Amino acid sequence: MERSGSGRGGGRGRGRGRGGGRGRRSPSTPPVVVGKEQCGCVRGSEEKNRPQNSSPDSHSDSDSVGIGVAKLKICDDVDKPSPPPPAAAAVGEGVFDICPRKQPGTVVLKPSLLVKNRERRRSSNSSSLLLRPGMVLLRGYLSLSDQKKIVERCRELGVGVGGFYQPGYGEGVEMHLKMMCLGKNWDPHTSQYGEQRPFDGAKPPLIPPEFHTLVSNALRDSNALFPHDPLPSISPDICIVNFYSQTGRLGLHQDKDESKDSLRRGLPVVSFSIGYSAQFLYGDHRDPDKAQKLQLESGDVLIFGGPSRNVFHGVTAIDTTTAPNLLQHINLRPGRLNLTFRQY
Ligand SMILES: O=C(O)CCC(=O)C(=O)O
Ligand SMILES: [Fe+2]
Repeated sequence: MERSGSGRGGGRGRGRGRGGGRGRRSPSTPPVVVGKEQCGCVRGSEEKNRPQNSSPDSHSDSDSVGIGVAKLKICDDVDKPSPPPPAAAAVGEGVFDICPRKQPGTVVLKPSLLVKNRERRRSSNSSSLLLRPGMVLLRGYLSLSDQKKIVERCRELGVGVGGFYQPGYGEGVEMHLKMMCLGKNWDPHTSQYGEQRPFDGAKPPLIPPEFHTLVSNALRDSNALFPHDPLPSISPDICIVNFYSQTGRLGLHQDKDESKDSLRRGLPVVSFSIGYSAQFLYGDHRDPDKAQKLQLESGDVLIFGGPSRNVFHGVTAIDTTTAPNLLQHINLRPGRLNLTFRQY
């Protein structure tokens, strides 16, 4: 059990793991850039988008649907009607729909030229960076169509058995995000993996085959870009899907609840970002003041393995000014979807 340690469990919810400080870029470890944008990954040290008045542990997300608080939302997909989510409701849990029904009379504004250009830039796979040995950012790697498919799949799985719920560490301390596990279940109370969720006995859905393909392609392409720092490939049996609302965040932590063998071999974690951008911190210490800062945007794939497998990382804030146009088409609620793939 790692609740007071530096693993995912200990760092994610408790005050001392909170990633809220100022990120600093160490001048001695400049990232290697491949592509057009030479300095696109680190956005300076100011934290203009972090809600300054937010107290880390004082509230949970306003649109939370707590366990046992059944609040049914049915997705209204733009192209085709989605089936209602009866399965999770049937076992008496709350349902968190990442694509809730649009309110009648909702006007969808046409994206401005600025937004269109930003998305075109992102989807043109413009730059990739070796942030540090073993840590690669594939900027804009996921196409808009892939992002849309991922959201739709997560929506579908998220409203069913084993879908999204409000995780907590016990004693009323909630994480500032909604979570769903695919493959194995990660239990924030014990920081351990298992086959079922202890609180409702649900078995997590399987990782969809198309997600496996995206992960192996990303690792292959990353190794092709940075052949001097190759990372081992993985057969992911865990995918933790987080949904951050606009006030969501995640304290600095290490992902170290996977098997000793997986950690020893430095098997990489592969992370997909979709939706609003996130202020992401990473570094060798749990201290946010010593961490480096990165803006993770919709379509980005971040990989950390090998010598960076134990890197501390976390999300200090969601940048609410960065809603991609994509969200309007698939009706993703305001916020950010993150998927991290691991091999136990
Ligand atoms: O949201 C992110 O980018 C990071 C998520 C993460 O670190 C985790 O789920 O362990
Ligand atoms: Fe993590």
